[in-house]
Amino acid sequence: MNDMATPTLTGTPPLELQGVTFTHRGQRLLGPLDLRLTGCRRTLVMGPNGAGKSLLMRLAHGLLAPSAGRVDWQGRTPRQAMVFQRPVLLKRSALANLTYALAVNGTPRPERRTRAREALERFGLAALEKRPARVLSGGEQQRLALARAWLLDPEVLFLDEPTSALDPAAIQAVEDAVQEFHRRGTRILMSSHDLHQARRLADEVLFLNAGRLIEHGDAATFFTAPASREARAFIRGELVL
Ligand SMILES: Nc1ncnc2c1ncn2[C@@H]1O[C@H](COP(=O)(O)OP(=O)(O)OP(=O)(O)O)[C@@H](O)[C@H]1O
Repeated sequence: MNDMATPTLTGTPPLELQGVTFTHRGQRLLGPLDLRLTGCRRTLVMGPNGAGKSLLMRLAHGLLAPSAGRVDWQGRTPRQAMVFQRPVLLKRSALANLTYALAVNGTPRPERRTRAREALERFGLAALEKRPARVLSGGEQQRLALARAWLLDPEVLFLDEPTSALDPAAIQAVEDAVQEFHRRGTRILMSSHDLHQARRLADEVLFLNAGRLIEHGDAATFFTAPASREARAFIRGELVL
């Protein structure tokens, strides 16, 4: 399942959610939820459509504010990046998308092109550097989003269903990239519908259903002996109601 040892030493601060809920127009969509993530593990967020996976990721990353409860990085807020199902790219060339991200994060101008080109090379995009980012294929756009995240050297990387619109070769490229981030010591929090993908990547699983965190545990245990009826049904591929 996981052929790579998980690095255990990390300076990345723990992420703690305490009593987090997200309510919209009087309807509670998520929580209350308590959660603590440490180390630089690969945590897969799983659950059926509408379970609250995206909400959880957005709350943890700070894109949404909880309606109640606290999202707390204990110690300091780490460098973070997020990769979405549909990459958000500027109407510029692939290279310019990366040099822009470096400019925003304060990289001195003389270094930007060199570093951006290294990242394009790493993600197999070197030949496409002049191409407008928005005409790249879905898989290429996702690799560009990953290259941009790579340049920001995140301590925590959020990926929200990054492969759900991709073909198998592009999925493989994204999974390889996730593993590279992991080897670099980045904590990964990634949502996915795909059980096979979760088996390939996960150290631990968060299983959500109807806005509730039903299970949080080691991937091996989750896949072989899930504790809840909902997770058992999900793993068997049944409809979870
Ligand atoms: N910003 C928002 N405002 C209001 N409702 C929202 C918001 N974001 C999500 N929702 C609703 O909250 C519920 C959970 O949504 P979420 O996108 O987190 O589910 P998900 O588990 O990621 O689902 P999927 O697998 O379909 O992507 C859904 O019913 C959705 O319509």
